[in-house]
Amino acid sequence: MSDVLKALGDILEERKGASADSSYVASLYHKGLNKILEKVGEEATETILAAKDAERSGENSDVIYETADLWFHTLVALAQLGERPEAVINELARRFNMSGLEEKASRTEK
Ligand SMILES: N=c1c2ncn([C@@H]3O[C@H](COP(=O)(O)OP(=O)(O)OP(=O)(O)O)[C@@H](O)[C@H]3O)c2ncn1[C@@H]1O[C@H](COP(=O)(O)O)[C@@H](O)[C@H]1O
Repeated sequence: MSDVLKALGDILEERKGASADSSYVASLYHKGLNKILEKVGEEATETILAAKDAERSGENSDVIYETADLWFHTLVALAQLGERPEAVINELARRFNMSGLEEKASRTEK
């Protein structure tokens, strides 16, 4: 899973040198952080609406699609601030390790 995020992080870095009309990510960088954060807000709203629809219909494909859009735009925002996806993975790993669950899981495996 994190291989995909790492590869995406590399592409997000590469796009920093690209012209605005050459790619969607490059166009967002050129528009600036406020525009990127506006997209994060839009995608968060779309994710919430899709989750409520999923609850009603029992069909989750749209909420998964919208969540991917949300994650993607948060990663573009972090890239604009000079951070890579690995920073978030590392923070989640730190919390997981702190909870002691990792230790319990490895004891169960033995
Ligand atoms: N994962 C994504 C990704 N997810 C969503 N999107 C784009 O995010 C936008 C979602 O916004 P909306 O639904 O509001 O659609 P929109 O109307 O086109 O957007 P606006 O005009 O309102 O800004 C769409 O244009 C999607 O294509 C993405 N664009 C790119 N990527 C990844 O980023 C990489 C680099 O992309 P480029 O910079 O386009 O080469 C790609 O290889 C992909 O891996």
